[in-house]
Amino acid sequence: MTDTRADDSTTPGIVIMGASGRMGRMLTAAVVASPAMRLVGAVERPGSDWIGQDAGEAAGGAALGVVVTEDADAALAGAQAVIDFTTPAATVALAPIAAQAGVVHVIGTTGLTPDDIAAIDAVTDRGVVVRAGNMSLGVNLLMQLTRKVAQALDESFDIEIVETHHRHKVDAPSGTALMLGEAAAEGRGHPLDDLYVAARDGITGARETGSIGFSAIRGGDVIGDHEVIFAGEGERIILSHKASDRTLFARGALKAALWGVGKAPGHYDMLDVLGL
Ligand SMILES: NC(=O)C1=CN([C@@H]2O[C@H](COP(=O)(O)OP(=O)(O)OC[C@H]3O[C@@H](n4cnc5c(N)ncnc54)[C@H](OP(=O)(O)O)[C@@H]3O)[C@@H](O)[C@H]2O)C=CC1
Ligand SMILES: O=C(O)C1=N[C@H](C(=O)O)C[C@H](O)C1
Repeated sequence: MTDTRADDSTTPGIVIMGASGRMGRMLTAAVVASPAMRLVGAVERPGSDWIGQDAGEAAGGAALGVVVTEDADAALAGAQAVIDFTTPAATVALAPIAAQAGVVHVIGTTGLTPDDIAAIDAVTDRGVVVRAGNMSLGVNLLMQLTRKVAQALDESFDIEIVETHHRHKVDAPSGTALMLGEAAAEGRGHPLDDLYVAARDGITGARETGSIGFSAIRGGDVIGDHEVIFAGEGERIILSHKASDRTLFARGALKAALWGVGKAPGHYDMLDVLGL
């Protein structure tokens, strides 16, 4: 059967930012496999070997008819959404370009500072941004459970968040751990900044009541494991999520891109997309 999707301009056109990355390759394959969207652009870092190559061929597969460019402005012309799992600097630079082009900006990038988030927020009066440190249904559901459990238990239960990722991950704690921490802090009725404790080492003193601790483990090819531990006297409640395949995140990102098309300008998250 002939695949006519590339000519079907009624399906949303999607651009992948960071096309050569672990998630970029996964996202490119997922967009190409989806009957609901078309791949219309692929962007990489200036100086990347992939610039000027076909996005499919550069990944070692069949040609996709999309040449990788460093010019995000040009890539976004005529697109409906850009899916961006890159670096904080690349994401912050892309935000005004996507807003100006009227293109939904789906952001999976983690390690964003408060200033980065403020810079992204600044375009949401005119652009649609869907941002989440984890695009999976399971983690977003886990956030809701974490908020509820934190609300139900008093401060005699200590909250600790433990995350494990592959050796290549550059930011810690993970975006997911921070989302879970924010949900727990919300359940406790405080901003996370007031409760946050990370990286204990040496004579730290006893644990401060009500704090939320974060621990990050890096090694091997672990895609992403997260645990929220509520440790009380004589019992522990442990909420846990384990990702075993990155397509999980890609599925969520594609859903977010389709959901965002036609939405009013604003800063949305996966709870909005999933209706949780
Ligand atoms: N929200 C979620 O569900 C998930 C989020 N993530 C997050 O996504 C991000 C990427 O993860 P991962 O794919 O593993 O990382 P990679 O390092 O494999 O991919 C990042 C890609 O972005 C590219 N890049 C860097 N700068 C630019 C630029 N200026 N323009 C275009 N592309 C650029 C990199 O190119 P080069 O290598 O040439 O520098 C690389 O190809 C991380 O922040 C990670 O935490 C990951 C999985 C799920
Ligand atoms: O870098 C990764 O790989 C992942 N990053 C996200 C995070 O920081 O939480 C999501 C997922 O855990 C994989």
